Amino acid sequence: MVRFRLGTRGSPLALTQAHMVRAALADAQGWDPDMIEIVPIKTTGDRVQDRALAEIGGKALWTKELDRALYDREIDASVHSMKDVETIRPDWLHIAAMLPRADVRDRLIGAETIAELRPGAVVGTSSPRRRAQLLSHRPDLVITLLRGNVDTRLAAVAKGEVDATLLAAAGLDRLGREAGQPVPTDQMLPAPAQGAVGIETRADDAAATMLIGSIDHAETHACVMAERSLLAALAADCHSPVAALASLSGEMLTLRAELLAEDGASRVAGWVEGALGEELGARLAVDLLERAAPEVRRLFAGG
Ligand SMILES: NCc1[nH]cc(CCC(=O)O)c1CC(=O)O
Repeated sequence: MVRFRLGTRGSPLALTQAHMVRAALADAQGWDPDMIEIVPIKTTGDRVQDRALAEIGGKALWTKELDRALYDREIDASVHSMKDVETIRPDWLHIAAMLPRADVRDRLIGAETIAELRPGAVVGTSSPRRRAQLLSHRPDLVITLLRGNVDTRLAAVAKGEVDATLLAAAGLDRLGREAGQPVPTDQMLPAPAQGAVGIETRADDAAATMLIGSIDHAETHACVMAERSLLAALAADCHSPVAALASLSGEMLTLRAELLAEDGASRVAGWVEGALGEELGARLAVDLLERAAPEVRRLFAGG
């Protein structure tokens, strides 16, 4: 008998993450995993592969169809890569839990290090953050659009369509792909929420919210919410070259972030520290925007 329906995108990574949520929930509740049904739902983001996400409508393309299914009670919760979830979510939705975070770093496929890429190497990515960070280290690199799921992008390097690409270690690890070399976070600070899987419920569904709450990893949740609060304060969207990473030590949160110009020529970085529950994102946003060059500032806060 099905007791709970988990909605997910249908990509291999999304399905793997949904299975992780199912296993965690079954374990926490002492249920047979068969009591939890995984419901794959195709999103616009999965259908459109030939254009940059930023160009066709942004992160909502990953969630719109799942949100509708949740609203219409076809599913009881939806599983997301938190990195792909818009900063401003409708009030009727609630982020009920996050799984323990995976490796937050990006991995470079096609060379050992960024410094070792050949002069003028072609790097495929559709992420404005990765593009700007790569160009800030190596202005000679040629960045081309590369979308598609993890295996499509690995294949593009293997076939020589591009010299290199960057992929989140989290996705590679969850899919069991050992490709690539991790790039240290002091060289490439990850995207806000990278490596975190979140589960949303309807805010008015107390039963589902409590069930899902039983698998929440509080440290991941606090760090990702701090990173998302920075995005909110910056009014950043998926066009914005922004990186952020929070860490928790006892009750103290540290939030690091960097903003870049689209061509990576200008960059501003900073960090703040404070107690859990403090408005760290807002504080760091003010500091970064104050120090940012005009070409960076105009990309944020409606600038
Ligand atoms: N934007 C696509 C996306 N969304 C989440 C992940 C990987 C898993 C994660 O970061 O949680 C990826 C692929 C990538 O960036 O390599």
